[in-house]
Formats: sequence, C-alpha cells, structure tokens
Amino acid sequence: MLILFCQYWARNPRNKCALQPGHSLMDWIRLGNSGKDLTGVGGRIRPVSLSELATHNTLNDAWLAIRGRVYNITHYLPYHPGGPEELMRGAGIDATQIFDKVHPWVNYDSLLAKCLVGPLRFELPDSEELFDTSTPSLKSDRLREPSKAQELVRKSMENLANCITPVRKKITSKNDETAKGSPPSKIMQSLIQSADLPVSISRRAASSPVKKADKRLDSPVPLRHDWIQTSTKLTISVYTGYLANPGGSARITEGFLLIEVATNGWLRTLKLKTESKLKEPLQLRVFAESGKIEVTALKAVAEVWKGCGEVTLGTTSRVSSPRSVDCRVMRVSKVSHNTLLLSVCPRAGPVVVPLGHHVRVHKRIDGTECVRSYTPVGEGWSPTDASDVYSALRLAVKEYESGALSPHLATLKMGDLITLSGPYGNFELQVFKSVKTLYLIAAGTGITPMLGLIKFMLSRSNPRCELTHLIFFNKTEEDILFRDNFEEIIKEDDRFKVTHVLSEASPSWTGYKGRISSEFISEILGDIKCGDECTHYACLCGPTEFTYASLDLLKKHGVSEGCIHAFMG
Ligand code: HEM
Repeated sequence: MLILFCQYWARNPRNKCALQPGHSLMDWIRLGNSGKDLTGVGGRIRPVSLSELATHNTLNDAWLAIRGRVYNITHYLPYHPGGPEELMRGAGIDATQIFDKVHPWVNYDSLLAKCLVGPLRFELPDSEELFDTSTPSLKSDRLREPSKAQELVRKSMENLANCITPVRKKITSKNDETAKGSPPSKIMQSLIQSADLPVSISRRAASSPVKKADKRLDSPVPLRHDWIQTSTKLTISVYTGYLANPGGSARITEGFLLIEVATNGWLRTLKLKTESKLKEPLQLRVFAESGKIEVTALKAVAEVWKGCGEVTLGTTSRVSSPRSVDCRVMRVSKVSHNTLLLSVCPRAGPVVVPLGHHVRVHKRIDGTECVRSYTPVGEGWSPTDASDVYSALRLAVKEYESGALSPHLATLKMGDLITLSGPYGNFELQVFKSVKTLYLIAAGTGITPMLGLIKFMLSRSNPRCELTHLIFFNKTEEDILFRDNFEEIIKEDDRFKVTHVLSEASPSWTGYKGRISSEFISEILGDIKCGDECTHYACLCGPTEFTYASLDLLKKHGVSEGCIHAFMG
C-alpha cells in the first residue's frame, strides 16, 4: 500500500517529495478551513494514552504525538513535503525526537492545528502514591523530589494545558496591576482521569513566550503568569521570555506568596493573595530556554479552589545591590578527594541563581571578612545528591590547605548557618540564541558554570544543539570533578563530547597531557570561521591566568570576541 502511495512521489535531492497536484501548502490550509473534521474524533479534545496512540499507525488512520500533543495526521500524509512514508515513521508513537532530528524549525502546531486530537496522557502505575499529603520529611524542610507517578501526572497535566484553547494573559509592567486567576476549567476536571484527585488548571498560551528576547536592558520584558492546582498543591508559572535567564526567589510572608523575578538587571515582584492558606516548603524551578519560573506551594488544607486568588504585580526596580541570604546547611558530601558539595537552603524560601551567575559566601574569620565566589551546580551532579534537598543551592567547595575560607567551609555540618550574597555575573543566555556548537574550556573548579550550560545546551530545542564539547584541564586524574556524570551523559547523548587534559598525568594516562597551547586549540577547534551568523560559541572558566591565556589563544585562532564569554569570579 505504501509503495503504491509513493509511486505518485518523485524524490528530489533534498529528500523532499514532489507533491501531487492539489496538495500544496495552500491546498492544505484550504482543507483546514473547509470545516471538514480532520481530527477523526469529531474535534472534541480528549486525552490519548500511549497505548491508544500505538493503535493508530496505518495509512488510513495515523496519529502522532509531538511535545505532548496528539495529532491525527491521516489527512496530512499526501501534503507532507517529505513524503507520506517519512511521516509514517512517526505514526503511532511520540515522534518528538524524530521530528526534531529532521526539521525542528517546522511550525507543526500551526500546520496541524485542525488535526489536534488531545494531550498525550501518561499511564500511571496503579500502586504508587500520586499526591503525598503527609508532612514533609523531618530530616529536611524542603519538598521531596516528585515521585515517578507524580511526574507523569504533572507531564499529563502540562500536555493537557497545552491543548486547551490558548488565552493569553499578559501582565504589563504597570505598577500594582491586579489580575484574578481564571476559575478551574470544567473540561479539565472531566479530562484528567485520576479517581481520587480533583485537579484544575488555568488556561494558558500554547506556545512559550518567545520573541521578546531582544529587549534592551532599559525595558524589561512583560511578565505573564498562569496557575495550576491539584487538591494539595498550587503551582504558579511566571513567563519571563525566551532565553531571559531569570533568577528568582519565593517565600510566604504575612499570608501572601511572594515571587521575585530578576531578569537582565530588573527586579519584579508578584504578590499572590490566595483564597485559602498555603504552607511551606515551596519549590522553585526555572526553565532556562523558555524563561519560565514555576513555584509550587502546598495547600494548608487539601481542597480544590475556585481560583488562584489575586495577583498583584509590584513596582519594577533595578537590581541595585545583591541580596544577602541566610542559609542552612542541609548536606555535605564529597565529590572528589579534595572537593565537597555543600547543599544549603535559604531560610526564607527557595532561590534560583541565573545560569552562569555566581553567589558569594561571606564569613568573618578572626576579625576579617572572608569572601569567596561559587557558581551553584544544579541538581543531580553528585551520587549522594538527595531528593530531600530539592531546592538547595549546591556549592562545589575545593579545600585549599592555606585558604582562608575553604577549610572553614569544610568543617560545616548539617544545620549550620552560612550567609550568601548574590547573584553576581554578567553572563547573558541571549548570546546562545543561534548557537549549535558550544566549546566549554574549563580548568579545575572552573567547571561549575559549565555544568548548567551543558544541561541547557543538550535540552534546548530551538535551535537544537549539534555539539557541546567540554575541554577540561586538571592536574591529575583524581582531580577531575564530575567525570562519571560526563561519562553518563556521553552514553545517552552523542552530541556531548569531553576532552580531558592533565598537566601532571600518571604514566598510565593515555589522554592529552600538558597545558593549553595554540597547537591544542587548533586541533580541537579545527578550521573555525567567525562571520555574521555564527552558530558556535566558546566559554572559558578557570584560574585567572588560565582564562586570559585561553582567551588570547582563541582570538589568535580566529574566534571573534563576540563568540567568547570568559567567566571571571
Ligand atoms: C515525525 C516524522 C516526520 C518525518 C520523519 C519527517 C520527514 C521529513 C523529511 C525527510 C522532509 C524533507 C526534509 C528536507 O527537505 O530537508 C520533511 C519536510 C517537511 N516536513 Fe516532515 N517529517 C515528519 C513529520 C512532520 C510533521 C508532523 C510535519 C508538520 C505538519 C512536517 C512538515 C514538514 C514540512 C513543512 C517540510 C518541508 C520543510 C522545509 O522545506 O524546510 N513533517 N519531513
């Protein structure tokens, strides 16, 4: 059947098929506007499980899922410029990866808007507890990491939210503008099939708030927000803009949920007066690519609310001086023979430091104020990274025997207090706008700002990363931090590459030896040309002399300054 179908198609060298007469893009748009039901299910949005999706995999009945939305592609098959057989590779499955590999730029959600069947629903394990109303662990006052089942519900709900008719809610930077949350959607109640759990969700824009990204520092991007609830939790999402790289904090104070959002030197506050009480701990997450900040709070009493309450947007101000934050040490673990991972939680509520920015640890020792900079490393970089310190800032502290501060930090125990200030830094994620190839040149603990960038690059979707190459300089093998993590990432993603270079290698070391040099840079970077539309970028971090030497060598190799960021403590 497929072969018969394809005899109408002639391939051209770009893998594109010549479309049958009457099957141009215009014809497809016309068909979409004709009123014909292209969903095959009467146009009523409904959730689709993976097993149901799998049954729609024939030319006469083909469904496919991309980014949590299921589309009926049966009618689109003869209009697909890559040919029906190519499109059929995604039939009956979650085709996000295949799609992104071939043409991430294609605006599939507009092209298939009339074919939307509904959100992809993840099947839940029967036995696992979904929403935990028990008191949080005594060991910690932080939220526990969501269980697998909770994650599946969250994903399903997110997919559903993306399928409900978009209603954009925009808050401009006008002072004290208030906005009521929308009531829980009835459709939502009937769609989420979770026996014990009433759930509601606010309507929200289907796509992430991009395109405001190029705003200058003197005009902060407008914020949008929406919310979603379960019977036990409320989640507020604040959208700051594509690659806005926001920092943020959240706390409950005097009955309000206060969310602070910092972008490009601007600070804004969202104050939420909820219809009933919230309780701690709060969970704060930032999604670097979309610029979304998500704050989740527990409800004091498990119930479904009519709305999220009243949101007030506070005055926009410049971030004039960094904040001081008192933190409690939650965990101290080793990540190498001389480096500790210190997990600390701000006492007032969670804080997120923008990617590539750092905090300073302050301590008065023998009458002298000692200060040292640390870039927090994200979650999951230490084997003992416990789920009960979910909202912690994790600082990789290398112990220098003659250091002023690090020997003191090495003696800290769970429950001790330390003071941080920040965030500091001038790194702007916007520089990665078109970047597909990223070189990260790091030495020693200079690896810390690179960790977040590695995760960001490998998870970004637009443009999709082609290569993230870490070139990591250390003295000896045992000094290499997070080596196992890198090996794990390499196993899962062939777009990530690591080159280790040791200056005091043991005789058994077969990798690169020595220090950074122009020959080495030429070998690693090859023939690199900087023009108007560069898709490569290099980041440097390490001891000051290392960073300057690397910067110099890169420039001599022809990499323009506009394509380099040097992290300086
Ligand atoms: C998931 C399975 C899919 C596969 C394997 C696939 C494959 C292909 C291939 C091989 C091409 C030709 C590539 C080229 O010219 O460089 C193509 C083009 C195209 N496909 Fe797909 N496709 C898939 C899904 C989709 C979907 C869901 C849509 C959206 C409605 C879509 C829309 C397009 C468009 C508009 C083009 C022309 C792109 C251009 O000229 O830049 N494809 N596809």
